[in-house]
Formats: sequence, C-alpha cells, structure tokens
Amino acid sequence: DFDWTKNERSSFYYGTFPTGFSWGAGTSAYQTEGAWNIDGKGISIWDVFAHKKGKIFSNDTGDSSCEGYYKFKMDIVINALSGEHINEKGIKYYDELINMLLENKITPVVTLYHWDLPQVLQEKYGGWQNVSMVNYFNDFANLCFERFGNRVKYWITFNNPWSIAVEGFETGEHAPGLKLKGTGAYKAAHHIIKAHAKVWHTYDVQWRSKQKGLVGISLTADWGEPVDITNQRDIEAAERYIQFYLGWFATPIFNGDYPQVMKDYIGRKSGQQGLGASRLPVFSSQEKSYIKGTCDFLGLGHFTTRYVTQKNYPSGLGDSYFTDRDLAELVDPQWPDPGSEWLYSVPWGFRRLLNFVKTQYGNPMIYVTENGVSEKMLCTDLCDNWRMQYFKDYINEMLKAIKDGVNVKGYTAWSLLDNFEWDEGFSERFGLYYVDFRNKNKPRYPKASVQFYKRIISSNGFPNQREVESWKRKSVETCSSSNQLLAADPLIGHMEMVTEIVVPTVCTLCILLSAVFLMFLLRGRL
Ligand SMILES: CCCCCCCCCCCCC/C=C/[C@@H](O)[C@@H](N)CO[C@@H]1O[C@H](CO)[C@H](O)[C@H](O)[C@H]1O
Repeated sequence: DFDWTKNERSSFYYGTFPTGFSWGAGTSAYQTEGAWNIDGKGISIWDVFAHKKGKIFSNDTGDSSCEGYYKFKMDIVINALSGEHINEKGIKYYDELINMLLENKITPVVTLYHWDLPQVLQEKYGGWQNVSMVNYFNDFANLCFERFGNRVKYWITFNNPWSIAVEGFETGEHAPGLKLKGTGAYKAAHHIIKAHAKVWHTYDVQWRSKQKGLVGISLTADWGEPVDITNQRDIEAAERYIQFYLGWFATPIFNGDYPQVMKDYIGRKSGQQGLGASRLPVFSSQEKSYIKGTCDFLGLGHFTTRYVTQKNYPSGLGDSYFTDRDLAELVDPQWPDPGSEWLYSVPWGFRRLLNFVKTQYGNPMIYVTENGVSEKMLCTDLCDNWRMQYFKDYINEMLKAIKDGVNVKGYTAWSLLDNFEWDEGFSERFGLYYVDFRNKNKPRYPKASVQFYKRIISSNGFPNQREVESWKRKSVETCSSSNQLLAADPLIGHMEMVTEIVVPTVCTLCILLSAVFLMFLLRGRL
C-alpha cells in the first residue's frame, strides 16, 4: 500500500535515465491546427463553443491558432529534439504528418480524442451523455487503426477524461459547456471508460497481431498531500482527492470498478438527497471484467499539487462532484505560480504521484504525456528561467521515482508550441516555442527552455552538477538574440503588410489610372 506518512523531499539527484528512455513534446489538434472549416473538416463542439461570445478569454477562438494544418512540416523540423463520410483530405493531412515524423525519426504517439467531438454527435445524441458514443468512437478508432496503424504503434484513446467530464459537463467551462451538477460528469466518465475499453478490445482482437502496437489512456491528475501528515482525517481526505481524480478512471481500468471511496461517498450523499440510486453509475459484473486490464500503458499528465484537508459538505446544498468529495484544497503561498492560476510549481508532488500509481495499479508501464508550465500572455520574454527551473525539477523528481522502482518509460513536455489554451484562449502560453499570434504567419521563436530541454534529452538526464549548471547559462545566451528578433516582429509584420497589401493595391490602382488616362488620350486623338 502507498505510505502516506513517508514524505521524503531529497535534494537534486544527479544521474541519467535508463537507456532507451523516450523524450518528446506534445501538441493537440484543436489547440494548434487552425483551418477550422477548411478542406471539408466537420464542425466540432470546440468550434461551436469558442464561437459563442463570452465563453473564452477575450473571445479568442482556435479558428486559425498556430496554423499547424499548414505549417506542420516546419513544426516537425523544429521538433527534432533528438463515420459514414470519411474526409480523405483529413486522412491525407495525418498521413503526411505521420510520414514526416517517421522520416525525422520521431515516434508518433497518437491521441484519438483530445476533446473535439463532432458537433453533430453533440446535437443529435447529447455527446458523452449518451452511451451511443461508445460505438461511434469505436468506429472512428477502427478507421484510424486501419489507415494509420501500419505506422503508428502507440495509441492513446482519451486525453484527460477528468477535464472532459468535469469541465465539459459539471462546471461548463469547456465545450459543450453544460452544467449538469452532480450527475453530468459521472455519466460522461462512465461512457468514456466504456468507450476506451471497447477500443482497446477492438485493437486487441482485430489489429494487434498484425500491427503490434499498444493502446493506453492518458489520465491527468494533481497530487494531493495531507495538510497534516499526522492527522488520519487529512490523510483520508488527500486519498479521496486522488481517488476522485485519477482513481475515478484508473481503478476501473486496472482493477475493474470505481474506487470504493467514490461509491461510498456518492452513494451516501445520493441517499441523503432522497434519490433511489447513486448518482455514480454502476458497471455490471460483465462490464467490470470487460473493462479490467484494458491498458497496455498508462499515459500520465501532471502539472501541480494541492494540500488537502477534510471538509464536510452537507448534502442538499447544491450537490456536485466537488462537494461529493468532502474536502478542501489549499496551496502554499510560497509555491511559484508564473502563469495559469491553478498551476503551482511543486516538483516533489510528481514523485509522490508516480509512486502512488506504482502501488495502486500494479506498477504499470507509464508514459508521461503532459507536464509543463505556462506564463501570462503579456510576457514576451523568451528567456524563461522559471520554465527551465520547472522542467529541471519535475524531470528530476521523475528520475527519483524511477530509482524508487516506478516503471516510467518516456516523458513528453507540454507543449511544443504556445497554443489555444481552451477557455483561456491565447492568454496562457505553455510552449517551448513562442508563437507570435499577432502576425498572420504565426512565426515561432525558440524560448530558452527548449535549448535547456534539448540538453536534458541529449544527456538523457543530469550527468553532473557542473554540466547542468552550465546549461542554463548557455540556454539564456541564445534566447537574447531571439528576443531581439521577436521585438522586431511588429516592424516586420508592418513591412509584410506593405509588401503584401499596400504595394499590390497601389500597383492595381496605377494600372487602372493608366488605362483610364490612355482611353482619354485615344478618344482625343479620334
Ligand atoms: C466546493 C466547490 C469548489 C468548486 C471549485 C470549482 C473550480 C474547479 C475548476 C477546476 C479547474 C481545474 C483546472 C486544471 C486543469 C488541468 O488539469 C488541465 N488543464 C490539464 O489538461 C491539459 O492542460 C494543458 C495545459 O493546461 C493543455 O491545455 C492540455 O490540452 C490539457 O490536456
């Protein structure tokens, strides 16, 4: 069992990762591609949500975003870190993307669902509130296995189902923007877990022997640390925090059913509300055994930590996912928080979370799929010291976890590029590369952190103190010149406008005027 009382916070560990450890940087379709209505692409729930006024910071949309649909070839070069109707143009785009990744010796790890459900499925069936999504998602996954599976060997069914369920159907901050408090998130999660399991079985039965790939799911979770490690009630509250976050999805997939503590708490509160059944749906015994074991590897997204303490929420006063947990979340004001208001840098929480996964789910193979830190929109400093510090410390805690025996096989930094940060629009930047969204060409500029991350990758870790300390210095040296280029960008943008709009317009006018003048001249002569 996980030992809650052991909280060792050791100093920096110099050493390297096991040979063959994988390194990467992540992106997602809606957040980077743009081209929202091009080449026959259907409309997704995020297209519709972002077009509604007042849903996204500054009413930003992902309509053009980083223009990744057009610029992916360039992005692959910079990433060289060491239904019924099938849209063939879309298939061609992903074909080329995958081929180009492979040509550049980058292994594609493909996420089938990163939140952009076709809007038609939302309108017709209620999206993830409806069990019919299980079959639709399975058809889609099957098509992807058929078309891309000869080249893609790592498949992730869902990215961060916690956010899909809670932010999409409980708080309504994400698409489809529904506030079905205390029921919607549980129902969505139930169907997502079933859909995941079905897709894993489809791969297992129809494709695995030919394609020899792996299918996993990517779960995101914060770490929850008891406020008082000697207080049993705080320890139990912290464990509930994790079980309602990670365990909600991981326990059915690894152990066959929802965490007991979720069944107990939601069941009791539903009873107190006078409901005949728990708001947490129930898996039949057949479903439990079908779902159990449907994970070849666990993708793990992790960004931050909370202190947790017991807090009772009497039933009947606005029941929700949040009040079902009977806990309060706290943060230490000393923790650095450079960007998103929910994101505090607490590296030691990462090692604790990884060890929790090891003890709870039988030490599965883990790929860290998302980990990173943002800065606010107005920050245009490419010398991102705080991000270098974040990556250095979080990656180091992951290394310590590997030394503890956790089976981590790879790490993906979030994110390759600044991009559309969901309800925060473009106001929070997570990228290793800065994207100038003011310029229609969306130029990319390397931040110091990408140089730093490249050094971690090429050394496969942190060889010794002297070398690691020199990395920051060297990375900052290169970012000052990029800062100058970025500062000149409005000027370049202005010059581009002059060459692309003003000059052609003036030339056209000149030609027209000359033609009119010539006509007058000829008329006079005749
Ligand atoms: C008792 C009542 C309390 C009510 C409190 C309600 C407030 C809840 C708000 C929840 C906000 C959680 C925000 C955290 C989200 C992250 O886990 C999530 N963003 C991680 O997902 C990935 O994030 C990346 C960067 O943010 C990136 O956008 C990626 O696409 C996501 O997968």
